[in-house]
Amino acid sequence: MAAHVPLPPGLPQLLKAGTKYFSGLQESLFSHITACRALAMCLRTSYGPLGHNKLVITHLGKALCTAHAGTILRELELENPVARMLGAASQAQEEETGDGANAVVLLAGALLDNAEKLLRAGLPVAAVRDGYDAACKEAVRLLPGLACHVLADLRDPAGVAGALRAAVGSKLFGYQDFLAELVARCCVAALSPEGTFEPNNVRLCKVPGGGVTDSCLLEGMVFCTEVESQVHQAHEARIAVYCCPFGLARSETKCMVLFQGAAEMRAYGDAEEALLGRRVRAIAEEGASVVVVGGRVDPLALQYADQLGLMVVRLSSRLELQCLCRAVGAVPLASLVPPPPGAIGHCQRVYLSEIGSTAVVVFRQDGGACPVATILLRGATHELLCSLEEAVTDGLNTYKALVSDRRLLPGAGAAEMALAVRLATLGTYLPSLEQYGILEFAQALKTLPAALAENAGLPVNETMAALEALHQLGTATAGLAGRHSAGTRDTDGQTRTCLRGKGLPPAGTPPPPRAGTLTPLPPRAQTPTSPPLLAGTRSQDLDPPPAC
Ligand SMILES: Nc1ncnc2c1ncn2[C@@H]1O[C@H](COP(=O)(O)OP(=O)(O)OP(=O)(O)O)[C@@H](O)[C@H]1O
Repeated sequence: MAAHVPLPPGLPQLLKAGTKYFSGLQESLFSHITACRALAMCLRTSYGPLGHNKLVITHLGKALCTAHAGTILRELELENPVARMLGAASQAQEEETGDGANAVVLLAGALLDNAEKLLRAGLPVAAVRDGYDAACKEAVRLLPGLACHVLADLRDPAGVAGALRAAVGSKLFGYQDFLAELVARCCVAALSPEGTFEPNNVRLCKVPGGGVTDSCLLEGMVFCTEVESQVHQAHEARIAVYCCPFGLARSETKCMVLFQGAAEMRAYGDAEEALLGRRVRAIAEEGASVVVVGGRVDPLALQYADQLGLMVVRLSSRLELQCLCRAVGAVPLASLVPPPPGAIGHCQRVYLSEIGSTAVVVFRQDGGACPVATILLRGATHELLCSLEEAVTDGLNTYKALVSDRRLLPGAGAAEMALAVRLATLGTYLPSLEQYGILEFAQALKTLPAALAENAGLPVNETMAALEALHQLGTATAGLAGRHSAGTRDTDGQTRTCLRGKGLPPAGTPPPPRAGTLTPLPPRAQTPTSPPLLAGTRSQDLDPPPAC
């Protein structure tokens, strides 16, 4: 007989056998911080435009090669509860803004790492928490004052392309100019007359083959599918959309039909055929010339459709059906009934085409009447197409964010460094215990430009010191400058993105600086005509507060 093992007194006695119970800083805090640090270290090398791709093998054995933090986090099966919370926070950020998932994990990882240092040094948890709270509030207060540009017109493709360049470039570096211009045209086309933008109104259609620069914008929709019927095109098409199979509905429950003889069986089959024929004919009589279905296509129904000159297209995804309904103004029907007049959509041209060697069906509305636009993505490999999709999705989400707030912050680590410098000044002058938390918060912010520099192959210590010096001197827009060129200037003279790759110098770029050096950029010019950014703080307001 097994010996009875007594449980330790206290809480474990109240819990079910096998329940794990942790207590104390070491067990309940530091072990979780170690897990979060490991997660941040894992994603750190994928941060920024020169971040590395990760090869992730999913539980189904599928290999994904991506630098997109959201995708990596979705596939990592995290067990540690705090690391899972961090993953959830990062995914919440992605759902809310469509980007910045990696930045959330890196910043949170650095904050936890620095908190551990303070706790090990003997600071109470409450003091660290208060310090972080104060620093966070101050950072939120300072951010509006760091905005370096306001997008004047959401319908100006050139201005929008400038604002989207960094977002699309961080996933597919080297193609940012081409892609930003493509996404900008698409966003402007999909912007509603009321000024709202819904990223779902832009469809991405990945067609393997060709090069990235063969990607293009199509007004209307493109689906990678074949036409089922023998009719392959329709002009001024009236479209009926069914989210059910194109045929008679089959019952889910098993049933038995007993026939008395062959004649009865034939009569049953004939009645079924006649019913199907009547239904397809009724659809044609209501004026539909194209039928789009979301389920299987019955060969007999297809034969009737061919006789009546109907074009039949099958779409396998419900999302695609919904999107098509929005684009052509159709109402999806749940059973094969004649479409009521208000449920029929309209499209100028529907036709079967071929891109590369992939068959596609195009629903085209010429003249800007279509609220949905499609970006046709081309690329030689599946991985390249996925990176392209991530880059374009980031661009679309950035445009959505711009529709609600047109202000832009300087990139390439400039905003993070500007905040870090200001918070460090605040922390230095604060007499209470909070100052340690504030100083560590400032240090944590520097992790983001440091990760950018490391992934770009720059000497991290020198680069960070030079960048910090520039910010100390008041250049709030200074970001990381790569080996190959200085910062780029937009038409308004502001610096937005400062890390550029080989062979991409913009016209009129000054000669490249020495490897690993930073080029000082002029301070922000506040023109009297420029609208006030916000009733927020400007850099000159951020002098050290008077010592109390
Ligand atoms: N051309 C560039 N030069 C310098 N920095 C850049 C450039 N393009 C983007 N960045 C910087 O890269 C960072 C964004 O990188 P990335 O898109 O990998 O991060 P994320 O958005 O947090 O991650 P994810 O897109 O995986 O969710 C930003 O700090 C941005 O300023």
